[in-house]
Amino acid sequence: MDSMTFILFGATGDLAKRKIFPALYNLFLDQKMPQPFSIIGVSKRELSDEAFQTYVENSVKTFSRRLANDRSKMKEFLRAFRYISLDVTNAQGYKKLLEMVQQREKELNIPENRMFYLSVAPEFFDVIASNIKESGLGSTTGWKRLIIEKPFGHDIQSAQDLNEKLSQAFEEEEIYRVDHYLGKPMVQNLEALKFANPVFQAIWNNQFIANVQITASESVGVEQRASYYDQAGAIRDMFQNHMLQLLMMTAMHLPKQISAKDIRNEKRKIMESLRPIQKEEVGLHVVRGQYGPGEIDGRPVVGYKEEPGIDASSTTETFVAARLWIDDENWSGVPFYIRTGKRMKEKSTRIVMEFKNPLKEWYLQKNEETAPNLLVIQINPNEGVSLQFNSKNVFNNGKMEPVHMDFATNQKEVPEAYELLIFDALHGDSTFFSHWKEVELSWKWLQPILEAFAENRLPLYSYRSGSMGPEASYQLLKEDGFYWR
Ligand SMILES: NC(=O)C1=CN([C@@H]2O[C@H](COP(=O)(O)OP(=O)(O)OC[C@H]3O[C@@H](n4cnc5c(N)ncnc54)[C@H](OP(=O)(O)O)[C@@H]3O)[C@@H](O)[C@H]2O)C=CC1
Ligand SMILES: O=C1O[C@H](COP(=O)(O)O)[C@@H](O)[C@H](O)[C@H]1O
Repeated sequence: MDSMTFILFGATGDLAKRKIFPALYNLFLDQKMPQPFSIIGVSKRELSDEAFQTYVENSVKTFSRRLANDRSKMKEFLRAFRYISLDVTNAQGYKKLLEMVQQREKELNIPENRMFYLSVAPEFFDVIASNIKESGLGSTTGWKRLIIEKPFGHDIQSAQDLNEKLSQAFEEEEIYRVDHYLGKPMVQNLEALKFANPVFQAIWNNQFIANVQITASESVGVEQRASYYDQAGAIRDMFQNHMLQLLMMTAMHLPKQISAKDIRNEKRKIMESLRPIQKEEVGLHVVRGQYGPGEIDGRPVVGYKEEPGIDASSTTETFVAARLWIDDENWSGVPFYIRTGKRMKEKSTRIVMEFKNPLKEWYLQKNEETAPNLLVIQINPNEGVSLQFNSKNVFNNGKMEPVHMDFATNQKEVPEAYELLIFDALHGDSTFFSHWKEVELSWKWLQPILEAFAENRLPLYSYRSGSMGPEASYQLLKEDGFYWR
């Protein structure tokens, strides 16, 4: 792997502390970091290099999935870190940053390969990109890459504006838009499950599948992110990015080759085939809700409007369920149901494929009920794949009963999404990052729904914390003869 400089904007922030430093440390332990490497933390506050290294050490010790008690390894890891205080809106300040980058490149004999990671609030994305260009930081004799966090825009117009600005400083191939759901090992495994297994490949279509359900339920509430979340809601926070990415990954067709370009191409085709929902019809296919008070794990919790920092009159949705149709030859006639929400009964991200049962009536005539075959792909918190099928129970008078075939991974060894994503970006592999086309098509598809929400064209149901969302979301499936699994 090429040696490089990793320049982290927002190095004292929450994401850096909880995810990025621990990911870098685990990659380092696994010898997946280039040698030598240079990491430069950039934030507004004043810190010495030593204080920054202690900060990094503490975050690794607190948040890494691995014990960080090997002193000499830790010292070696921390040696790569330097810090610079810089107000990112101050164009003059970037000269100092450039000097530091160049000095470290010289000291360590590193080619001018530069990775810029923007772990800062989105309002800084464009100004940082432009200052990287203007200051000469982006004029390298090696490669340059930009890793950018969500949210990528607030609607179609702001996303296009942002992309326009970024593209003045970076080529599309140089931009790595993080969607951490794409870094989850089971999401990355979807491609292999489908395409490396002829048995799944053969049945992954409308001939055999009755419906697909994608759930991302969370038991946490808005936590300390009131100001961001109340502007975003579940539709922008989860649906536009993570949920639609899960949909694309589930539904995409076999690419010509397993390459970033071909996979993205197939994902784009899914978004292009997604049937538009007109603003006037949003209420027929989309349900939104907001959590009220209730209980989580036996503990009383307040409703969304009572959360610190949330206005008592807020109409922000904390739950969304929707019915989507993909109008292509593989999926026509198969409803895809998506739901996501906070303060729900359990933390679970899963994809459930329910199979058609042409012989159901035949068994019913014999007074025997069969459960549907289900393929359940559990993404979070535990990872696994389970197949539900019918079998006669010899211990119960030969009665037909659903049984399960389960595969689960050992959780302790599963790498974090950020480890996989940063590793891919270091390598220049953009397969599991969101391409601009996917982002643009997602916002385009979503725009009438955003407008219907803003114009209050559909009810905002209240649901009890600790439930699985409003009753209306069950109704959505009942209309088609299904229910959530
Ligand atoms: N936290 C999370 O779990 C997630 C975050 N994200 C995204 O990641 C990004 C970062 O989020 P998060 O870490 O939570 O944010 P924080 O608010 O915790 O951190 C912001 C960082 O930006 C720095 N900063 C703020 N203003 C300036 C400035 N003018 N000049 C230089 N540095 C500045 C802060 O430095 P200082 O401390 O010195 O002020 C701090 O390091 C955001 O885009 C967010 O949406 C995405 C998914 C999850
Ligand atoms: O991006 C986000 O994701 C988290 C959920 O992520 P997970 O990996 O725990 O499933 C969500 O809580 C947060 O609101 C959202 O911004």
